Amino acid sequence: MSGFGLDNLPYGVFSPPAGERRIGVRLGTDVVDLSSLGGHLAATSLNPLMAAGRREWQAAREAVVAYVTAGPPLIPLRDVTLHLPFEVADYTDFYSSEQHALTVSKILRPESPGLSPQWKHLPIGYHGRSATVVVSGTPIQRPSGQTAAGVFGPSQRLDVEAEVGFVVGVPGRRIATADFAEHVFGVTLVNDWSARDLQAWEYRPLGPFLAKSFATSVSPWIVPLDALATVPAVAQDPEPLGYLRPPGPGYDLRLTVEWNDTLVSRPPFASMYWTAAQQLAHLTSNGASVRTGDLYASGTVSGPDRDQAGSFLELTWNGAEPVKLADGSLRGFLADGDRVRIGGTARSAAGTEISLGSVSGTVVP
Ligand SMILES: O=C(O)/C=C/C(=O)CC(=O)CC(=O)O
Ligand SMILES: [Ca+2]
Ligand SMILES: [Mg+2]
Repeated sequence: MSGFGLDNLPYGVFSPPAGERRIGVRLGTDVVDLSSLGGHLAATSLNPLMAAGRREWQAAREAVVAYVTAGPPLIPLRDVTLHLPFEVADYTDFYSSEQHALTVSKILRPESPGLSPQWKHLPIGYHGRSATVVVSGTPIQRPSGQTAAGVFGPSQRLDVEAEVGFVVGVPGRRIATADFAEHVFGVTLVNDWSARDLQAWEYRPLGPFLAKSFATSVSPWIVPLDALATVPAVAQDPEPLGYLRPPGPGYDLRLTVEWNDTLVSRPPFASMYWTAAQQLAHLTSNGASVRTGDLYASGTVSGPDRDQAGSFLELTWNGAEPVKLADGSLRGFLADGDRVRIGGTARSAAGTEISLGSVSGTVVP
């Protein structure tokens, strides 16, 4: 069925036509209301369950499987409103696709292309803006900003970044890579909208600031980490420092990017250089803490081929090589009214194909 069977059961927060917010799981094209199970599942956000720890997550999942198997009422998805499923504490974005880093450097820094010297020694990241993390379906207002000396106006190079987000449940600091699954509750699809013209003008030397802080969209569904099959992580050379070893699991997540319903790219998450366990270990390695609700994103997922690009910057070579959409129109960057949908599939721990849902957004002036 549809990738949303018993081997998936992603959590979300919804409200029925005339009702309060409640926690549910997705089953096929329906939602199952979990509020009658009580405890953390009777809350109006996932945070209490996320904070409770892995044993509670496993117990909750067993209870949910039993409840869903017993034939509960099914509420059609089209009848509910889906909300941001957790309260976002801090938001961090990494830069862990080698192919993305290489291609972007060729496009934006042709005078010095290649990876920066520290790239293979630590997972580069920056701290983003949690207040503007929004749920899929939220309209994305075109940001304005400075793009050159004396120039302020609407971005002319609005872009997407297809990423995978990891949602922290259990707080911690100096988290070992081996403890990753004790802290991370689940996975969600992320679109890290990016204004390339603002970015090019503002970003040196501190990195992205207003070019990415205006909006970050997430899927309404959080797939429990334990629902996913793991694969070996990408081989790393040079060997990273001890606090980044062992690397922890890789995940064979296959993303799709649709631009106004035209499939333009298939970014392969399995090609990411740094793992989510290494990212969390690095993020907390200086003694900084993470909290329940922290969201950290993988960084743009790009494979070696043009049709595996996780951004339109790469897909269209900074607008110089536009793509043709199904309606015959050409695009370099996003036009007002454009809709982008990032989807994904994965292998479940049970060995089946499951869906990661999708994250969509439409650009408004
Ligand atoms: O290489 C650059 O100058 C810029 C890279 C990005 O904008 C990517 C970023 O936000 C991190 C990522 O998603 O990989
Ligand atoms: Ca990003
Ligand atoms: Mg963003």
